[in-house]
Amino acid sequence: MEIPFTKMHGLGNNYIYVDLFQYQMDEASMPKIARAMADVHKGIGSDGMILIHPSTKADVGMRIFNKDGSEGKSCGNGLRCTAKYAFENGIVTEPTFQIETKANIVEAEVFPLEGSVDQVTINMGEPALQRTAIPMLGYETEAVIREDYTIEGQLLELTAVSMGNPHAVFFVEDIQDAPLYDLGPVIEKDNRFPDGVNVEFIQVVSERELHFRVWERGSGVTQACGTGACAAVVAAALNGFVSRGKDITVHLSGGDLVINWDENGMVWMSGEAKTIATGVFHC
Ligand SMILES: N[C@@H](CCC[C@H](N)C(=O)O)C(=O)O
Repeated sequence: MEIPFTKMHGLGNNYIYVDLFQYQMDEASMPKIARAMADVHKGIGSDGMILIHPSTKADVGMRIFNKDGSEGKSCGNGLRCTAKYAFENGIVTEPTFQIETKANIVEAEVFPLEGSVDQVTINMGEPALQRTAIPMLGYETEAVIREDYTIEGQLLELTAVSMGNPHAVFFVEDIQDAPLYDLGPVIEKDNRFPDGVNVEFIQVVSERELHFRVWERGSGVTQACGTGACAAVVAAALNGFVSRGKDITVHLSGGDLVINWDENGMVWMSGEAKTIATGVFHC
């Protein structure tokens, strides 16, 4: 097989993008191709694979496969890169348009300069907070906010948010000491999260700034997670650390995102989208 690809990143969260307007990929092969592409030694090396596809519900569709071949339902950094690709390649011609994901349909706005797009804003929609919506086992509650959560003998406080995909958010005093590698993989696979979970550690810097590190479901530590940054700001607002309707700067390992959970319940994400390389993958 020879698969044409574009490698793009948002804040270092990098995926191999395949344009299914141009190339047909068999459904059953997708997880295997994602794993092969992501392999840093025998593939291209990435956090996973993203498929940009025709949609009957929106202007363009996006599917995300993690490094281990599992499929996620949404991807914030992937949405910004998909928006960039769709505009630069004439899939859409207006600067505002809709993208379908497995979770929902989001609104994208690109800010082109001489035809090329570097910055994108996405209205990610409303977070889901109910325990069953995360999903997380236990008695149904309106939301899981600062709930006692014991793992590996350690007592943490958990706030859980779904941005179409599940996020377990923990606030820490110092981001450098966050137990990312120790607890990230254990929490990801904790049975209390039947679909697994993305794990975020957050340090509150001020009412307008957060530090952020992530262990992603299916990919491990990445430099950034867009849905995770949205979940972090929602969790910070639910815990009274930041206010709704304000722009919050989230400092991720790969750079900054600006997130705003507005008074109407929508979560807005703004940040970069960059092309790294184009080529053909042989497998
Ligand atoms: N990096 C992404 C999220 C990718 C999917 C996630 N690992 C999952 O399985 O839910 C982002 O930028 O949001």
